[in-house]
Amino acid sequence: MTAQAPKIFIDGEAGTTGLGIRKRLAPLEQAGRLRLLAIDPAKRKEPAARQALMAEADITVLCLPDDAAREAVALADELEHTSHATKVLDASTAHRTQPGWVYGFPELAPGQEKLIAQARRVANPGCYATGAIALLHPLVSQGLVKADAPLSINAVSGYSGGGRKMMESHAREGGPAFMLYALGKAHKHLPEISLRAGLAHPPLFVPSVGHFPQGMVVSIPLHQGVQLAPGLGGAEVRDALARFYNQFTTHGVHVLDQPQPTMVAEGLAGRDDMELAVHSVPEAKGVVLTARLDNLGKGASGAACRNIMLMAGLENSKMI
Ligand SMILES: NC(=O)C1=CN([C@@H]2O[C@H](COP(=O)(O)OP(=O)(O)OC[C@H]3O[C@@H](n4cnc5c(N)ncnc54)[C@H](OP(=O)(O)O)[C@@H]3O)[C@@H](O)[C@H]2O)C=CC1
Ligand SMILES: CC(=O)N[C@@H](CCC(=O)OP(=O)(O)O)C(=O)O
Repeated sequence: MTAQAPKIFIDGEAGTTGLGIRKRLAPLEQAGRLRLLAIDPAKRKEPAARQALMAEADITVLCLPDDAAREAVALADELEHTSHATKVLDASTAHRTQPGWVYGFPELAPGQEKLIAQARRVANPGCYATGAIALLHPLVSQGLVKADAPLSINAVSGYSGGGRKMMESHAREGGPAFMLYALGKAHKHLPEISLRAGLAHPPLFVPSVGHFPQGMVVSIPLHQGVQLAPGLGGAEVRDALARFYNQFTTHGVHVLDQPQPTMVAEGLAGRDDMELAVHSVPEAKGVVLTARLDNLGKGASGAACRNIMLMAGLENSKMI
């Protein structure tokens, strides 16, 4: 890393996630704390032009579809061990379970921030995975949920989750009010959720998209004696989550004391933090866990900016 303001190149800067990162970093650029390198729009898909900017950058941020992200990493890898080497933060799904990559979820464990700060290759978490892992990982690692328990995860996302194309189609044609998708398919988030939450088997995952731009709720039902040990109720589960996240001094995960029985999916739109809640259902001898976030905030660009700050060695500047 150079002594001057770190230089950041966002490959895919014109897309939904790239624009969100640029917007968040703009005040820091104005303050002279970092420099954003921009590509000639006419060359934004040309490998040579992209690699030339990577060679100038301290950190390259990939906001691309998976295949383009793999191609970009190959371009960055060619620069490794030269004076033009660049750190890489990838917002796509391509490297989230890949050995050699650090998982860019600072609240995964004490020490994760340091790993992110020191890494040359960091994978930014997926939006649904962020909610699911934030709920499950602390409970599995503390033994409240068994790693081999059968799990179902329901989730709804705003349509910006589908990137520029889905946003344009909702803006143009209206789009459905609510739609389940990827039914009967192995969704791309499953390997990431299983690995990072410490699950022995992939969960059943039921994603959906609603006719609202930004926001997300991930919900997971747990039954006593099935996923939860017999006798464990909402209070114990909530305390276990709170205990886990209290380990972190600066973090973007809040465990609610008294959650409301209703939850609007867009409630945290525009924010870069996440709310976790545990809803007791004694009549059914179970609990429902919920994670609420902005799919473009803590689920993408907000999380990416936190990782950029760590990777650039800049102090966390109230982005989360
Ligand atoms: N939207 C979300 O909620 C989240 C997205 N992500 C991830 O972030 C990544 C980007 O997603 P998102 O921003 O939503 O997608 P968008 O479709 O909005 O943006 C992708 C951008 O990449 C550009 N692009 C495509 N191929 C290339 C290439 N070969 N070289 C350079 N640029 C290219 C696209 O240009 P063009 O449109 O002209 O093809 C577009 O500007 C994805 O991998 C996604 O999984 C992560 C978390 C949440
Ligand atoms: C509504 C919608 O289509 N959502 C996308 C997920 C958003 C995304 O790009 O996935 P990551 O968060 O893993 O990057 C999907 O299910 O494929």
